[in-house]
Amino acid sequence: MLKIRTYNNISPLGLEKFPRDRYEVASEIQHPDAILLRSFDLHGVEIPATVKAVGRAGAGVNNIPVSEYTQRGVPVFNAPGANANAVKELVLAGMLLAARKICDAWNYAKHLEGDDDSIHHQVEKGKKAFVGFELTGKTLGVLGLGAIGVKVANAAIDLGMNVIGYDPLLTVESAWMLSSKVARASSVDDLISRSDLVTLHVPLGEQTRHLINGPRLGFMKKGAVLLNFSRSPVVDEDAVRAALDSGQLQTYVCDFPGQALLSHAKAIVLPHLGASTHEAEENCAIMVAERVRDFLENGNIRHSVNFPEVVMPRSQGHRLAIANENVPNMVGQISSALAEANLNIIDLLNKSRGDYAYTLIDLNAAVPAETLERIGSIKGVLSVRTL
Ligand SMILES: NC(=O)C1=CN([C@@H]2O[C@H](COP(=O)(O)OP(=O)(O)OC[C@H]3O[C@@H](n4cnc5c(N)ncnc54)[C@H](O)[C@@H]3O)[C@@H](O)[C@H]2O)C=CC1
Ligand SMILES: O=C(O)C(=O)COP(=O)(O)O
Repeated sequence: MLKIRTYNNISPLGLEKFPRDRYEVASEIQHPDAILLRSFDLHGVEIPATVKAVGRAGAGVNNIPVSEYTQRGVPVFNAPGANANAVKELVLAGMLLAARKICDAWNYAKHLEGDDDSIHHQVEKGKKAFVGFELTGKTLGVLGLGAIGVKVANAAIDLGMNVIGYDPLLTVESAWMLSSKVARASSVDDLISRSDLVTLHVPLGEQTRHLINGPRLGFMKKGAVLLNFSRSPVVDEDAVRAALDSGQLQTYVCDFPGQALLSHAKAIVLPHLGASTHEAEENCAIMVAERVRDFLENGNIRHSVNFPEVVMPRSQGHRLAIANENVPNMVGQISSALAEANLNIIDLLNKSRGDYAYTLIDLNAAVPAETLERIGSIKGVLSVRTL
């Protein structure tokens, strides 16, 4: 039996991908083969040596100590793009909430008192406090043109907005999906200084922490709107608060509640709802469960954030899966160990990604325990499994 430990609520449609005659899936398993989670913070959590894979049913992996797991030869999988439409729709809602002052107006209407005639009178007088602006014709700056950023940019074009984007690491795949009407900004500063609304769609990492800071908020147009559906530390929240107080920013819309801005009158703070649609929860759970299962059963790696894409069709042979450091002579040493055990290689695939590599080898016979041990003890081998 293979064991999957879940953290967070994972859609049953994803969990169904693990047949119960071969898998045990639960939140209380002691020595799991794999972990499935959403936003649960795994930093500081000791995971047992039995864990061979971690699956994030979502996009961001900043809640997972990825480099620690990489050094143990444990791939971390995510579900690229599977919740992008859900986030896009909430970003569009966020732009409209800010542009039309909907939260304040709704709150005002909810607290009206008196009979209908009186309410009508109050509304016609009071509504001037909620005059907003239209999105059509305004400039939206999209920082980060990945799965979500591309969808937001294209949808904004459809709303008649001018859209500019910046992504120094834009992939060919994203470039193909992006509307040709989206203009290219030359830098973060260029983008934010030209935009009426700025929306952030970058992952949280050392390069993007406080990407939007005090000086940059100063470059923004006065009265601009900032939307953060990325992660809270991508902005310096104290600087955002100061920019709201001074009127430099009209509104800050974000998906991550925190003390600094939770109750600020000009902040619209949502409880991390970007991916909370039935569709996105199902898409993410199904995608990541399929990837984790394929890895556990066949050693194939797709959609990992720390190891290369390695997919080799199953032959009749006995499969060996090895994660190793990307240093010279790894495959040489592994094949020598196999040759000494008189094993014949039917098929082999080795790929690297940065400092790490992964190798699948199909052999004509089962690998003896001592050969496995020998391969496992080669300097630079991080993990080895027979499948
Ligand atoms: N609010 C929510 O519920 C959700 C939030 N997210 C957040 O959104 C982030 C992005 O998600 P996806 O678009 O699916 O990821 P993605 O990986 O498809 O796109 C991220 C893009 O950011 C770009 N990028 C990286 N560093 C950059 C920089 N310094 N400047 C500009 N661009 C940069 C990358 O090149 C990539 O194109 C996630 O990492 C997560 O933090 C994702 C899903 C749901
Ligand atoms: O996919 C992401 O990065 C998200 O932020 C969604 O988080 P969640 O799965 O809703 O806890």
